[in-house]
Amino acid sequence: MSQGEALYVFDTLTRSKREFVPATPGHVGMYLCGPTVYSDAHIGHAKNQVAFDVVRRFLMYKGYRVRFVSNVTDVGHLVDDADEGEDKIARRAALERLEPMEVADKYYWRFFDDMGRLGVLRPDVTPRATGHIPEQIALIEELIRTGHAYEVDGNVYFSVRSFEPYGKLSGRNLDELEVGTREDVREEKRDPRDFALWKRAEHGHLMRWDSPWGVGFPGWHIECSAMSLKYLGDGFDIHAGGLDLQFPHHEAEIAQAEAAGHGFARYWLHNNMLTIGGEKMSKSKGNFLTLRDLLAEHDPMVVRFLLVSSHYRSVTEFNEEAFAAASSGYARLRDALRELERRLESAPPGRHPLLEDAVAAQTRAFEAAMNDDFNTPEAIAALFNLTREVNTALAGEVGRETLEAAIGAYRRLGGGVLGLFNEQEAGGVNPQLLDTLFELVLEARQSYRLNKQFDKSDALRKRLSELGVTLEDTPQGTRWKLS
Ligand SMILES: Nc1ncnc2c1ncn2[C@@H]1O[C@H](COP(=O)(O)OP(=O)(O)OP(=O)(O)O)[C@@H](O)[C@H]1O
Ligand SMILES: [Zn+2]
Repeated sequence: MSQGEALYVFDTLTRSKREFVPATPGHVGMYLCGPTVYSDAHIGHAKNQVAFDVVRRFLMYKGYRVRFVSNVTDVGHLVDDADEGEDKIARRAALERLEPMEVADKYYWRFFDDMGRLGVLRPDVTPRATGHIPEQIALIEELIRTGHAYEVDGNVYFSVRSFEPYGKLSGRNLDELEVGTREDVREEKRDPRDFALWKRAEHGHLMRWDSPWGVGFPGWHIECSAMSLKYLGDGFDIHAGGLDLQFPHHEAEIAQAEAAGHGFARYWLHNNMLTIGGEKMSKSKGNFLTLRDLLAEHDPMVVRFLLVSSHYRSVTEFNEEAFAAASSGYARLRDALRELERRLESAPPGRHPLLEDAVAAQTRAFEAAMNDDFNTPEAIAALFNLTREVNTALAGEVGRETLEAAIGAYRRLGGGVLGLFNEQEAGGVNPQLLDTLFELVLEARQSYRLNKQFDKSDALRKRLSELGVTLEDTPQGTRWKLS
């Protein structure tokens, strides 16, 4: 099957837009660094998840068979992101008086539930670090055997000096790299820039496994090299993650895999950050809003629309205005789609050439935007252009075939690719059910009016208006609208 027009992606490794050509025609292997599951996801995590969900969905739209692997870190991610400090999960376990694995499981499910409400597809494989200790040990052994790692007193370090390309992803030169580790560790490492592959478990450390170097636990970076290679094979196509992970995490992933003789990712995709007041939203900084809290009050599809309205490589500033703009922008598209679907119920057969031309032209514009490094703002602009044409056409009569073509475009592009219009999966109410329920309400109002019970019909209208629903009497009958 052909994948249509060429797709260009911005590859961080070469700092250029490159034509995307998968290693195996028709198939794509993609790995995304997933969450460390020690607390609820915030909207920054959602930007990351939605960005690569859209990438995955567009690849599927183009006809690729995609294997999407995204890990869950449940051990080894230490508080200061380097080789020091407590394990994030263990610290939380002590705080919540839970077993570390209870913490991991709790936030694991909550993470995927939250993302599911945003319409993010589940990974095909979700490997957990604690479930892949033997694979990580095997990779560390390969690195020791090939002279790229060394053990000191139960700790194993990667020797960055032994891997000449170290720094190629982040464009850092080894000599410029900051040397800022604690005294005792510095003495143990041959080079202060070396990073831990395996750490000795000190007394009281809850998460511990036997290894050739004694009882300990893996460093944070090694899981992603071991698990991506296991499920996607050497030289897999796409590695994705947040820009904040480029260094040291992704640099380390490349070093661990390539130094052991494995081909690693062929394209590197990084999303930029979601900010609040100009600063990266982050658990560590405490300036975050959990997705759970946000979704308790807002339509998940509006949140998703807000996230896809900016390019994945752009910063997304989260504030009231952005939210209000997303809310009205999304409503414009959704209302047009609803109206098309409503009209389809009673439309006569027939075509509307002008609208069909617009559907074709805006589909091409949408695809061209997405083929240019997943330019979602441009793709959404194409949907707005389509919506303008739809609204103009709907002022007159539009035949069934054309309505179906237009609905198909919204569903395939906005729905299938951008993941919008998915009220049901997103945890909202099925719009068809809502329509039927409203028919019942409107029938009740109609019968009040026929029986001259105007106080009751007025009270009903008032109650609806308090719920944000306005009624409109049109020549086709009474319609409802969410304000
Ligand atoms: N503000 C943000 N905007 C976009 N992506 C983000 C943001 N914060 C985290 N991410 C991405 O989410 C993914 C999972 O992050 P991870 O669980 O490692 O975060 P964390 O270190 O626990 O939290 P934080 O960075 O908030 O302190 C990573 O790919 C990361 O780049
Ligand atoms: Zn990773």
